[in-house]
Amino acid sequence: MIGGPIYDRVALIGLGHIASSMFWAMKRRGLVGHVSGYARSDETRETARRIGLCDTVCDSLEDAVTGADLIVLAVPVGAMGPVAEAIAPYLKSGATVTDVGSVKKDVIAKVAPHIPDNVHFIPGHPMAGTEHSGPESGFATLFDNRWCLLVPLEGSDPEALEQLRRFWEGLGAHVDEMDADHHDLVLAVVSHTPHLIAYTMVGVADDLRRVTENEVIKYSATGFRDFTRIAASDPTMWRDVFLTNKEATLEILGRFTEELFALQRAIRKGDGAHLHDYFTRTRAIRRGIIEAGQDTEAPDFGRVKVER
Ligand SMILES: NC(=O)c1ccc[n+]([C@@H]2O[C@H](COP(=O)([O-])OP(=O)(O)OC[C@H]3O[C@@H](n4cnc5c(N)ncnc54)[C@H](O)[C@@H]3O)[C@@H](O)[C@H]2O)c1
Ligand SMILES: O=C(O)C(=O)C[C@]1(C(=O)O)C=C[C@@H](O)C=C1
Repeated sequence: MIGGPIYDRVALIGLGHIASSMFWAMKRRGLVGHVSGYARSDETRETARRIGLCDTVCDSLEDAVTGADLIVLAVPVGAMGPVAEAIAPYLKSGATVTDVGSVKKDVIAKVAPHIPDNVHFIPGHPMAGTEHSGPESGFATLFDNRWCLLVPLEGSDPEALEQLRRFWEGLGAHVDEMDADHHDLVLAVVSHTPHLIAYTMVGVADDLRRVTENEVIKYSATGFRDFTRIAASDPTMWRDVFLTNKEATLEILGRFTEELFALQRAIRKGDGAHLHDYFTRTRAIRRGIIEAGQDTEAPDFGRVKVER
């Protein structure tokens, strides 16, 4: 790494999908010096040692965070507060604590009170992941060309913020800043409510399995397959997301239900114009995303422009 590592010592707390992806991405670019890791269960720590995840796998939070310049909380949102409380006595003066939680307001409320005055706390959220979880599910390219949102608090140290920004850019991400309220509302629209809808749709299909026999499995290599992928996501992570981003998710779910009822009424009344107008509007949104170059993985990427 030209100019030396961005942080000398990094501690990863929780060795699951995001932490393991961060580790491999850090190592790919020689971004940091030493990486220590802590996981709650013996099984996860054993797996981490077996696959070479982290330079040192520690059996205690104290060992993992002592001397670390950057501490990354990569546990489910509901566990962030207790973990912050447990590591607080061992944090080095001048260190930065960050997190990768999918919800920001609740994490800030639960973590910030435990962070000593001589330690920086800069919340974050990489907008990348898959339906997989655990230490063996991570991969180095997860953050490439994806967004990472940083949520600095009032009075956050500009140098610590800049260092964290360079770290995420080194992991392959584009970095934006946002305040916590806005973050949680945006995420309720683009991630949390869609997950709930996918969980519901797969649940409905499962309830009807006696009617459909095994056709759900047999014919799901279509749009429904994407719902089943999302609905396979980690139950603990998503339980915590909905319990902690309650307000924004309920707001978006309310709007979603109103739209759904309007479409339901249009179907019942045979109002084809309503359906056609609605679907035309949503198709334009999808095309806008592709034209703006925001979804380079889309199978039809680049084709929309040619068609016109
Ligand atoms: N998976 C995604 O798509 C994704 C994307 C962006 C952000 N996130 C966020 O990242 C965080 C981690 O998610 P993940 O996908 O890596 O989950 P994961 O299930 O793969 O890993 C979480 C790890 O935290 C550990 N853990 C759970 N409770 C703990 C506790 N009380 N103390 C210590 N360790 C504990 C688990 O054992 C596991 O090793 C979550 O806050 C999630 O909201 C996830
Ligand atoms: O692609 C997926 O499987 C994801 O669910 C990733 C996803 C998302 O909704 O986009 C999930 C939760 C996060 O906090 C960020 C990213």
